[in-house]
Amino acid sequence: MDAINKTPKEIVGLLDQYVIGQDEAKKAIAIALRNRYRRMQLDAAMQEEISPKNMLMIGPTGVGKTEIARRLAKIVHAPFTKVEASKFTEVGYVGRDVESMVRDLVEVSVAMEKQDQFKNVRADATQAANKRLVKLLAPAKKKENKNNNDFSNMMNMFSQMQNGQMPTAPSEQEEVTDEIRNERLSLTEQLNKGLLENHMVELEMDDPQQASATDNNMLGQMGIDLNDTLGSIMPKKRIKRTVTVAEAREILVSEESEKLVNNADINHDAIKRAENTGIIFLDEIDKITKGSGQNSGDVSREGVQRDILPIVEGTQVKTKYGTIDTDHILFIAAGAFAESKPSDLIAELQGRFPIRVELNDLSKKDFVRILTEPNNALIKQYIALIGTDNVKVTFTMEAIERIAELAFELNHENQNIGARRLQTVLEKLLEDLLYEGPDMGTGDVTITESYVNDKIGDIVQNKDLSRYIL
Ligand SMILES: Nc1ncnc2c1ncn2[C@@H]1O[C@H](COP(=O)(O)OP(=O)(O)OP(=O)(O)O)[C@@H](O)[C@H]1O
Repeated sequence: MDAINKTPKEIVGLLDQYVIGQDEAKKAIAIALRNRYRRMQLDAAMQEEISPKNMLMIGPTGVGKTEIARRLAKIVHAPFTKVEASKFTEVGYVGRDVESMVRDLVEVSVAMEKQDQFKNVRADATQAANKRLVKLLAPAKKKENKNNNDFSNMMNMFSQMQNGQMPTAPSEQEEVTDEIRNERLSLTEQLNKGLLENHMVELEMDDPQQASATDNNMLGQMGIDLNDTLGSIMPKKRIKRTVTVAEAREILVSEESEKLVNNADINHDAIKRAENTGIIFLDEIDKITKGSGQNSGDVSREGVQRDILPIVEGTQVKTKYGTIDTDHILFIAAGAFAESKPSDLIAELQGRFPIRVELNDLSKKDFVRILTEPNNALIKQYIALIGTDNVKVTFTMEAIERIAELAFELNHENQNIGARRLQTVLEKLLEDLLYEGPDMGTGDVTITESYVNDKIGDIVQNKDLSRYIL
């Protein structure tokens, strides 16, 4: 929650590390976020009066609309989900399906919350996992029960209960001899020193296939959790696998963490987190306006807008984790609006998206910056990737400018796909290096302007070819 109170300037500063240009959009989104925080500081009566203001981003494809919203979410640790509004006009979608975007957001929120709460109990869970690991590496001997009769078994269980222990069934009774105890001590020491990480160990675990079969089901979409419903009558299937100690620890830590956290708390906190900080990115909003496309389908498009409206206005949606209020969720709608205008949206929806920003087409200069400046810039990514083959790649400034120029030309001659073009161009440019890298041995490679021209210059000139390749 605390990350949401960053000032607009701080947010913009952080966005600048990832998104080039689009200053207006960055500023607007930072204000939208701050306003949500400001509204939440007010008393309930005042909050009622101030309706949350959502944002509409207008701009061509690939210029950073999604990137800005997704980054913002990351910066403030907010649950984020992206949905294409046009998908709700597809055959098979019915009114209530628009609520699925809210459920998706809650899923993301639960995963985030779980991760956070798991982190809090990590130390304790690791300790418990290590204890179990030692027992797996040096298992106790099955106790030979000489007086194997019902009466002695019962007495045994009774005395365990008297000692405050959980009674074990006779078949599970185990014996830890001094020899095993010593072995375990030595294993604990080795484990703590990290000497056993690659040792193999047999482990019993939940069947991951069973888990995925019961998640993501149709009932789940209706707010019913099949795991909860059937969990009590359908035992979890356990399977045995041989894995390294390092892998086994991760599995055991996760099992132990499950025991240490409270699922009801996680669900409750996740719902609150999604309610107070969630961001839903509604892409292709222009595709559900009346003016978009041919005349047919206007009714269904307007119908989708009417279905979306209550969610944006604030309603309650049932999910399998609890009921969520959509009042404070920040909605960011986006679209190119090439064939339609925001005023083609139904009036009520227009009113809910009063913050409007236009994002600019990217210039050749922007491309140069996108290639090199962001923390995760494409050039940095490729240098790191190829570096794993012990090949050190450097790009001259002229080469980078040429790449940007070719990408820009391609966008204008073929289809304009914005910064996404840089990815296809770079992939083709570096194809040989990516293929041959591992066989080159250690070496340095400099990508010069003529290297760029040699590798992709001809393809760019050949319009038919470039349409397919770049
Ligand atoms: N201004 C920018 N600065 C840095 N990277 C950018 C910028 N614009 C686009 N990119 C990169 O290009 C890719 C596509 O951008 P993004 O997903 O934001 O497109 P978009 O504007 O949302 O378009 P669409 O509506 O088609 O999804 C991303 O990988 C993103 O990192």
